[in-house]
Amino acid sequence: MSDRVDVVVVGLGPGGEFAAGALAEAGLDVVGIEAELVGGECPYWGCVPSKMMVRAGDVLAEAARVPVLAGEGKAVPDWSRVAARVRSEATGGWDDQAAADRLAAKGVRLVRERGRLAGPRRVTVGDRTFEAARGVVLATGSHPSIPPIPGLEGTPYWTNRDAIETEEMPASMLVLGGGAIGVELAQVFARFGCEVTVLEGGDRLLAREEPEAGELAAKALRADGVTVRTGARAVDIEHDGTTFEALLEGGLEPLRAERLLVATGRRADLAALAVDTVGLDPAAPALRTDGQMRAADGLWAVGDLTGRGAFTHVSMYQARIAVRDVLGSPGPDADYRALPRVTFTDPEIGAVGLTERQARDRGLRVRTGLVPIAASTRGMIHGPGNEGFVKLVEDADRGVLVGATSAGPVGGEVLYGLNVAVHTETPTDRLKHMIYTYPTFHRAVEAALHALR
Ligand SMILES: Cc1cc2nc3c(=O)[nH]c(=O)nc-3n(C[C@H](O)[C@H](O)[C@H](O)COP(=O)(O)OP(=O)(O)OC[C@H]3O[C@@H](n4cnc5c(N)ncnc54)[C@H](O)[C@@H]3O)c2cc1C
Ligand SMILES: NC(=O)c1ccc[n+]([C@@H]2O[C@H](COP(=O)([O-])OP(=O)(O)OC[C@H]3O[C@@H](n4cnc5c(N)ncnc54)[C@H](O)[C@@H]3O)[C@@H](O)[C@H]2O)c1
Repeated sequence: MSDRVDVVVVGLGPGGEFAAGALAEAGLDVVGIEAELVGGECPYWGCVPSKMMVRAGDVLAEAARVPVLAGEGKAVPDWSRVAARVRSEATGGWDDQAAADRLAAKGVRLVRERGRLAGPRRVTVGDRTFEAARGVVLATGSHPSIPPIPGLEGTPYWTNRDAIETEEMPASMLVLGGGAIGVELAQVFARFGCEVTVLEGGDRLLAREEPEAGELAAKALRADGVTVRTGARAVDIEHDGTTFEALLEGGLEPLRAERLLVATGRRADLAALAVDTVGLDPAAPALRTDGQMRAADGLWAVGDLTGRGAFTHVSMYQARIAVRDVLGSPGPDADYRALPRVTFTDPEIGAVGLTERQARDRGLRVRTGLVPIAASTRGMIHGPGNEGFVKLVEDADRGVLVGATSAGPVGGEVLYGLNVAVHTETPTDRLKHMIYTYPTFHRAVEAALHALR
């Protein structure tokens, strides 16, 4: 393999895999460097298997609604079915051969090693150095951020990887962190009979979202039997060989559980990439880029390590821009005004753009409209499981939506129209005079538009 190439892509998660494939298909000589599995966190320990687990938990919850809606019915949870599906259908036994072959078919030359920068347009892998005439794309993602709680290090705590790979449903689990990973997995595990406690240091779950979203998530988790403790921090963790014990701030009753899942955020490791060799700060929390995803001359960065939202869709969106820029075609800058995200709890919590607080903090004159799903015709028809709401955040001076939340059954799908509205800045007056299908969940958007105050 020649050490002089057009482009080196370091990290082949969703962003890197897309960028490497697209650049090779455009005719460039591309080397892709991957330390673990081609595809990254999302298909093996993230989005895909976790959503397969969520789907299984949702089916159980729906079965529990049968007696109210449709007669008799009883589902008996069996985790082995879920674990088998995660192993065979989601991850292929954590084997990336199919993904590697797909990349090779596009012309990418795969190097299975850990890479790091060695100056402008140079990447070192073991004792080899690649020189990239066009440049380097960094797409090395993020890894779990483990809090410095005394006693935690050295215990067999779980991260998302262990939770996704587990073949056994633990009897009890303590979840540190009430963000997206914490709430999604807490609900799934609880629905499969695990006694779950979520310990969130902040004053609510899903802190990045509207307060109403955090309240809804807490209510939903509690309805599934999860103990939710907000404003609670562990000050010491012990493990005696079988059980974890967490001592809490304020001398509260210690918590015990068979498993401890640490879900307290993720971080990028810029020092390991030797970004200092191109004049960038290795201690920075994220690699800042311009709108064309350029981090330095001949260096592009995409995905979690850019700190613009740890989501697969962000990584792939940025990768598309970087590919275009590497190929020298002009195009618009990355635009995060309408960044969508969905927390796949039941009910699903979709959101786009700014929360009300963020909009007010930017000095906007804000109007909001909030409508509960249960009060809508479709919510009434749906019956049990109809919790949720649509909340709109309007920049009142410009008469456009700058943010929205759609929580409820299929809240993530209802989000689509709101995503378009925020992205295109369609005037709320025009949105009000649109025809909304009856009786859908998204008709709550029309009601929320009329409720804007
Ligand atoms: C449990 C869980 C559930 C999630 N659910 C969702 C969801 O539903 N929707 C969503 O949008 N997002 C979800 N995410 C987030 C999503 O997985 C990430 O945002 C996405 O994977 C980031 O993609 P990326 O391209 O930045 O790289 P990553 O997927 O992080 O992959 C980076 C790759 O780079 C490799 N690498 C790192 N350093 C080096 C190096 N020095 N040399 C060579 N290779 C290296 C790694 O081995 C890895 O394969 C979830 C995450 C988790 C943990
Ligand atoms: N559905 C999705 O799209 C999805 C699902 C899972 C993960 N993700 C992505 O992965 C990222 C990481 O997820 P995450 O849930 O680990 O992080 P997060 O940043 O979303 O949430 C972490 C939570 O842990 C809390 N915390 C931090 N230290 C703590 C401590 N010592 N004790 C108690 N609580 C503590 C924080 O206050 C925060 O609420 C998310 O930000 C998201 O972008 C997305």
